[in-house]
Amino acid sequence: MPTCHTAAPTPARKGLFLSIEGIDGAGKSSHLATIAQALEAAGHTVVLTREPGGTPLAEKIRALLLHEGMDARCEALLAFAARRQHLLETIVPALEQGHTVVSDRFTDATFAYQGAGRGVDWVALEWLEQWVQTTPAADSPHFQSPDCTLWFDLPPAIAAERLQKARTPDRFEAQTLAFFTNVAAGYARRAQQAPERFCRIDAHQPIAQVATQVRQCLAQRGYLSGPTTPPVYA
Ligand SMILES: Nc1ncnc2c1ncn2[C@@H]1O[C@H](COP(=O)(O)OP(=O)(O)OP(=O)(O)O)[C@@H](O)[C@H]1O
Ligand SMILES: Cc1cn([C@H]2C[C@H](O)[C@@H](COP(=O)(O)O)O2)c(=O)[nH]c1=O
Repeated sequence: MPTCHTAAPTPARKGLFLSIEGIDGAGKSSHLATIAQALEAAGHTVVLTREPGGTPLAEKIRALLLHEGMDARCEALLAFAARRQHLLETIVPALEQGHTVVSDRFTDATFAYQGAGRGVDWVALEWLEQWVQTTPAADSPHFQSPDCTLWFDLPPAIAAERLQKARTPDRFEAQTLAFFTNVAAGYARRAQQAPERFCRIDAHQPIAQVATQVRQCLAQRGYLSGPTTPPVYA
């Protein structure tokens, strides 16, 4: 069974925002299409996106992050720069139209990889999170954050084994087991800080059982009963 709370009240916006997280090789990408299909079958209009990336500019930043050597704070700043553009250009407009946004990674990845992995100051990241994710709105600025995060939790040694069989590693995938142990601890810390947002998937299971947990999590949150609509007052 996944460890998942029931849905928390969502802020005043029309769409639903989901993020998918986990260390490299945890199995996120293998489930993206089925997540989108399950939501669409329940009536959601799904916008599938990813981080770093999701806009032409943010995709250019992604290429830098994945392939150019750089300082750890530079990595964190680039991740947030890409995120700002992604939010303004892709995520917020989609949410305002009532779409369901599913992002393969979001800010938890910056805390896990740059914070816990590279040692960038956690409090500095929290400040950046607030600054970057606050977007203008007609009434008052909105803090944009996922309503729910599906966290694929897998022991780093197993993830490394899976990746070894799968592909040529990028700059992050090529990191040591010790690095990924820290990244995994970073995800656990974020989950502990926001237990109502996180849904932990035990990714150390055969793929079909992982898919079942994902479905259970979406159902438990009420997302498979259709898109949530704002209440209408007479
Ligand atoms: N439950 C599973 N059991 C065994 N192998 C799996 C499982 N899920 C995924 N895999 C395999 O592990 C490899 C990594 O999976 P996948 O690409 O989905 O991970 P990922 O979390 O998206 O990685 P990355 O973040 O690096 O893109 C793939 O070869 C995939 O087929
Ligand atoms: C958002 C974000 C990502 N990363 C890292 C994590 C992964 O190693 C890559 C993205 O590759 P994927 O195959 O699409 O998972 O980028 C990061 O270090 N910091 C971030 O904020």
